[in-house]
Amino acid sequence: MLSVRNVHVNYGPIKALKGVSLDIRSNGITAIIGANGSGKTTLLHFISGLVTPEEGDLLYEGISIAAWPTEARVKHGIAHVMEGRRLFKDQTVYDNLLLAAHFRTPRLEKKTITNKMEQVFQRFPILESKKHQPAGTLSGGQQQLLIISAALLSAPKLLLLDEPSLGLAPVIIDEVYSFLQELKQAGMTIFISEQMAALALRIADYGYVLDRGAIVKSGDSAYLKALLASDDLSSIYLGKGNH
Ligand SMILES: Nc1ncnc2c1ncn2[C@@H]1O[C@H](COP(=O)(O)OP(=O)(O)OP(=O)(O)O)[C@@H](O)[C@H]1O
Repeated sequence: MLSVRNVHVNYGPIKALKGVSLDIRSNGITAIIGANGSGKTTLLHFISGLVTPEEGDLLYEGISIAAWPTEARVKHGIAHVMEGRRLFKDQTVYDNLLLAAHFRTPRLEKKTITNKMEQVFQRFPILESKKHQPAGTLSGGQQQLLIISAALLSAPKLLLLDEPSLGLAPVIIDEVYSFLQELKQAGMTIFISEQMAALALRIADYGYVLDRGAIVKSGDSAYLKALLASDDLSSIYLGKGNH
C-alpha cells in the first residue's frame, strides 16, 4: 500500500533518517521498532508530510505523494495518531470526536457522523458515560482509545500510530493493543511505532528495526521475535515490552 524509498531527513547537523526504505502491506500491521531517538517519529512525520526530506520518495498505492501537502494525504486516507495523545483537552469527549470527523471530511452528513459516534460509544461505553466531560479528565488509556477512535471516524485506509503504549499502565496497554488487533481482523492497514519491541511484535505481521536512522533488521514477526529472544537485538536497547 505504501512504500518509503531511500529517505534521508536531517535536522541541521543531525541525520535523523539515513536512507530508510520499507513497505507497508495492506490489511495487516507493520511495525517499526527502535530505541529512543532512533528516528521513528521522524519517519511517521515524513509519511504524513510533516517533515521535508533531503532525499527520498513515498509511494502510496503506486503513485508518488512525496510532494503532497499533509491535508491531501489525510484526505486520501492516511490518518496519523501522534505520540503524546494530542487531544483538545478542554473540549468534551463528544466534541473531540465531532471535531475529528469534520476536520478530516468536512462534508460528512450529520446522520453518518451520528452513526459513527454510536459505533464508538458501543465499543467503548466508558467514553459514552464520559461524553460530556472534558477529554483532559479521562485517564491516559481512555484518552488513547479516544484518539484512535477519533482517527477512525474518517474511515482511513492507513492508520499511523506513534508509540501508542507510551506512558500507559500495562493493563491499559493490553486494552489498546487488543483494540488494534480487532482493527487488524477487520482488515485495517496499520503502521505502528514502538520502543517496546515484544509488544509491537505481538500484533504485527511484519517489522523493521530502526537504529540511529537506519533499518538494521527486517522480517516477519516470528523471525524478529526469535532475534529478540536470542538477544541479537540487545545492542540497540529496545524495551522488551514483556510487561
Ligand atoms: N525538531 C528536531 N530538531 C532537532 N533534532 C531533532 C528534532 N526532532 C528529532 N530530532 C533528533 O532526531 C533524532 C530522531 O528523533 P525521533 O524523535 O525521530 O526518534 P524516535 O525514535 O521517535 O524517538 P522517541 O522514541 O524519543 O520519540 C534524534 O536524535 C532527535 O534528537
